[in-house]
Amino acid sequence: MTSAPQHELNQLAGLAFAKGHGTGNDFVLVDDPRGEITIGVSAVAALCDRHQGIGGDGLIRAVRSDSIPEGAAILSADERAEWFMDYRNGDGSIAEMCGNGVRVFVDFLIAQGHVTLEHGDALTIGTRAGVKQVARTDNGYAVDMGPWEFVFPEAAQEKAIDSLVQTRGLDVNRPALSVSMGNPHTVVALADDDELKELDLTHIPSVRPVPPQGTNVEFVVPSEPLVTDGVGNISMRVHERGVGETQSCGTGACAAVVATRRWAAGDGPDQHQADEWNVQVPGGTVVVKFIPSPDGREHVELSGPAQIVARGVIAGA
Ligand SMILES: N[C@@H](CCC[C@H](N)C(=O)O)C(=O)O
Repeated sequence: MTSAPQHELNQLAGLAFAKGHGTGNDFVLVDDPRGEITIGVSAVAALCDRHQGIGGDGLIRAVRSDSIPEGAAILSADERAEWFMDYRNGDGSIAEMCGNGVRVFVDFLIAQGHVTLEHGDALTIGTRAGVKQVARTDNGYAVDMGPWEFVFPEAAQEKAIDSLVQTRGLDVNRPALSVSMGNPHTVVALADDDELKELDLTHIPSVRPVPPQGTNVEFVVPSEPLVTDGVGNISMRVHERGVGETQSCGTGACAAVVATRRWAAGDGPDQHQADEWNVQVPGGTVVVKFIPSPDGREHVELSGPAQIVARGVIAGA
């Protein structure tokens, strides 16, 4: 008898794919310029299955914006967004945005010969969280992730706390702050590295109240001192919506820095504030910066590496 993943993979026999990652957040990538390939929820889950599929935290389909309805809407607002990142979590659910994924996506577009991008140049990409500018840097890509927002603005303004989180390995409910980077995040500060290490993230953390679209949950330990030579430092583990624990989450790193900076603002004037932050995750380090923007809103820039590591073809039975 064929297993459910094998059955799904049989339907996709002959499909070419690549595998890539950004700080250990890994993705199956499919090139579909004209939007001709349908990969349903259970087919995405089969491709991302780590035992019976290729394995990945998510699936990214590269499609021209004019060949997917969400992309056509983006294109009418910004005609530079020729390519759309169709992002799915490993369980097949749709996510609005993926910070690590968009770097890997651009690396894939370059590798496929769809675009050329010199160091220092930027490309406009369509996503379900709007257009993103992705610039090539010496060691990867820097993405203007756009403005951040509190999910529950009033509570966050008052006490910088709006949710309670409980997960295995934590003795009591912990206060948290929910931040949107286009997709939802709930950030929890822990006391030290031991607490971070001891968390069991094999189950979905319990969050109250849950943001309307569900939530990714980031557990953060601020470094001592928090800011050195004008650069902030935190460590983070993450439980991703639609996936589970991952080695890294780019939008999560941005949300974690937004929450940490907000909490630190209560501790005194400038010594805990910075415009640049290193976020250490199990899969490496990403850098988060606050940057001014012509739209007058503070934007967040995320930078880090991206790598395509393999290519193949789905075999089928
Ligand atoms: N790992 C990604 C985020 C992927 C989507 C997330 N699981 C969600 O459902 O919002 C990142 O690097 O940002």
